[in-house]
Amino acid sequence: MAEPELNLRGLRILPGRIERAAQEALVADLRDVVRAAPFVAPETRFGRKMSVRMTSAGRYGWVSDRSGYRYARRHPEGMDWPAIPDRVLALWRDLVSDARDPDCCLVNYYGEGARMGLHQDRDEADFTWPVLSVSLGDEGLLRVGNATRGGRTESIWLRSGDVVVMGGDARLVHHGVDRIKFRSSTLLPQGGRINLTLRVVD
Ligand SMILES: O=C(O)CCC(=O)C(=O)O
Ligand SMILES: [Fe+2]
Repeated sequence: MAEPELNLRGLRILPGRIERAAQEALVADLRDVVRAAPFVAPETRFGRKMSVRMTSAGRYGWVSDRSGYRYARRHPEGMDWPAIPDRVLALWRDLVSDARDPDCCLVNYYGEGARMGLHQDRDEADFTWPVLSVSLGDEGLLRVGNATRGGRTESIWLRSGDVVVMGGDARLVHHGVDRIKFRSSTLLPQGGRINLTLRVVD
C-alpha cells in the first residue's frame, strides 16, 4: 500500500512509491545501461576521485574530470549514452510531465563508504523543471539544507523504492548523501545503493 507523501523543506518525498517487483525490473533495465555505458569514478577538477560511481542515459550525461563538471553528449570512453529506459521515463511522465521527457538520467552507484557532499543541482538551463530522484537498494541518508549556502540542515533516510521530487522553491536547495547503510537492502546482490536523477538539461 502506498505510504503518505512527506514534505521536507519543499522536497516531495514519496516513500515506497515503487514496489519491489518494479524495483527489480528497473535494476534489470539499469544493467543494460551499465553494459552499454560502464560506471566511472569521476574526478573533481582538483584531481580527487569521487566515491560515487556514475554513468548516464539519455541525450546528455553528467561527467566530471580535471576540466570540471558538465553535461556531455558522450561517455568519457567515447560511446553515446544509451536511451533512458521506458520504465524510468514512465515514472517521469507520471510524476512530472508528459509534455517533455528528461534529457538525462544520471545513475549514481554508492558502494560501501560512498557519499556525496552538499551541493545544488544547477547545471541545467531551466529550473522550472524539477529533478526527479529514485532510490534503489541500500538506505541512504539524504541531508537537505537551504537554497543559500550554510544554515541548518535536516536529514531523512531514503529507502529502496522511494522517489523524491525537487522542484518549485526547493529546486535549488543544497542536498547530499552523508552515508549509506551497506547491505540494508537485498535488492542489489552486490549491495550498495543506486540513485537515479532525471533532469531536463537544455
Ligand atoms: O543520491 C541521491 O539521493 C542524491 C544524488 C544527487 O544529489 C545528485 O546526483 O545530484
Ligand atoms: Fe544533486
